[in-house]
Amino acid sequence: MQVAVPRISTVLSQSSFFTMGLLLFLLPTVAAIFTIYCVIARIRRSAKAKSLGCQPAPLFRPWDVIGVQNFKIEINGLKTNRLSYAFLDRKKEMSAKMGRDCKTFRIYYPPGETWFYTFDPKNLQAVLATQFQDFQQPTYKVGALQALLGPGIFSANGLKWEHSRALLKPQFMREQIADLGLFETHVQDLISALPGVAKPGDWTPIFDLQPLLERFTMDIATEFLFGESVHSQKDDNTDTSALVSKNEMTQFVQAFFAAEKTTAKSIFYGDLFWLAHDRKFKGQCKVVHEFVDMYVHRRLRDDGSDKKPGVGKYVVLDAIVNDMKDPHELRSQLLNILLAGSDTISGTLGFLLASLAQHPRILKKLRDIILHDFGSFNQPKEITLSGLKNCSYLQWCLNETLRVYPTVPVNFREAVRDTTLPVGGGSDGTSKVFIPKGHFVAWELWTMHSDPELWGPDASLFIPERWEGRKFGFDYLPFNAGPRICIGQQFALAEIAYLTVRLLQKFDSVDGPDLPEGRLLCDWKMVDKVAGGVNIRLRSADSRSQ
Ligand code: HEM
Repeated sequence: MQVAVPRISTVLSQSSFFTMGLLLFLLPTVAAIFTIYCVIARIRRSAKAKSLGCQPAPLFRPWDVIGVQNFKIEINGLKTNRLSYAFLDRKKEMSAKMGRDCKTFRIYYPPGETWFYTFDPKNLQAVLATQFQDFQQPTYKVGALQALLGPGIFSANGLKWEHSRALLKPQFMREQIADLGLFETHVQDLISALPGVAKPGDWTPIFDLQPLLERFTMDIATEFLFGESVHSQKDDNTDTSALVSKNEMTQFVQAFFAAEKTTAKSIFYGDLFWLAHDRKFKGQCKVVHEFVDMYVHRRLRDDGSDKKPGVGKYVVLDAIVNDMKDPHELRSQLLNILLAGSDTISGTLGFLLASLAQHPRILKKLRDIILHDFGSFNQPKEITLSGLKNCSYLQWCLNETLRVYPTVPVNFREAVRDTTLPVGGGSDGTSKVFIPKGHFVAWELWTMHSDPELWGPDASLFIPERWEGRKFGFDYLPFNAGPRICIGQQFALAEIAYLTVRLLQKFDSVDGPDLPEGRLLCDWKMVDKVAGGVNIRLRSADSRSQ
């Protein structure tokens, strides 16, 4: 008996026909359902916005419907180190279009998202402080950060963040950061690492100070966090009691800097952040994790024996080990702080020294005050935390650096529920703006800190004297504000002020013939740095004033 077996090609062609038919039916159906869903969501949002008394914020280039051009502007800005100018130009374009100073507007981004940009202190006060519960760190940013850092204060929301914050905030109180002795060894290492440190009256060659500043801040941060510095400023490590070899330290520093760069890039990819986390990156994270784990495991092993918090120098790991024993959690907390607290300081120091090189009058005034308050390099008066804080002109120079060159220039938050911003809606910009759940509110400080309405007609110039009698408000946010304000602010300002004092005691002139005139361009990574490097030379003070 013969059984009729259909030929395989016939079966396949019948099934492809069926699949094709199914697709032809499903695709338009899904598209239609999605469109109906969007329309209903839009109607609901409009109704809710109206009931809350909101008006739409103006829209930047409405014709760029899926935001491709907007995205291109930013990529181009990144490539040319003019991203901050791109934000400033957008605000100018919107102000010209609206016929008023337009501090809040919407922008489309691919694949069709709407973001809200605001440069208005009233809105930032709401996002960061008064309506803090309505906003969180964007989920994808948290995901992008966690590969390197693990969940910790910087890279978490909700209870995890609250727990980390409660644990870490006490580590940055006045008593913990008052020991400026931590900085001095590393200042000496920095001065030794300068090229051709000259005799009194001689100049160093022109060199890029930025990489040296990065190693300086890394050495301090690791000592403060782990109890042992990686001494990245030195070619060899003379400390024979160190837990790890010089080679391991160097590998760690290189892996950390490289992984930090990839992490910054991955944040730019948005929800697709994981695409940037390639094999090389994972290898770097492994090196970093294993390195920190050595300190954590040693501390857990030695718990209760030789070292106690508060005895000898202050070490964050020693202090937090009392409240947590999980090695992964300890590692995450330490890495979160290391990331938040090393490059931010080196970037700011770079902008400060480059600005002093551009402004000899300010440099001379600052140096005279430093010599008066703190003595000379070889015969210094005691440098204390309160001495640094009370040196007004020094503080004004730091404030002005962070105003003109905020090292964390862009920030954003995701709305966790439907909410509003207090101003920016309607043609005159005075109405509330509706922010639907899941949407992003972003701000860029370079632009807000240059606003003539907030800072006067000379807002783009570096003038420390403008700080005389001026108080901090929501128009100045280099450290953010509200419950998630930077916990390392005082530590950072102390470290920057200390190094500035010691360098200006040692050198009486800072010259940057290769630096551009006017406002410096910024190289955007995780934090801003001077584009092209801090190319300066220093003149060693004569022996009487050293
Ligand atoms: C000039 C130096 C610094 C600047 C400009 C700076 C700026 C900032 C900014 C803008 C934020 C908010 C980030 C956000 O909300 O997304 C932040 C958060 C943070 N900073 Fe800093 N920072 C500096 C130095 C430091 C230092 C030295 C440390 C610690 C050693 C540190 C630790 C932190 C931590 C842990 C957070 C997260 C706080 C939280 O989310 O609760 N920062 N910093």
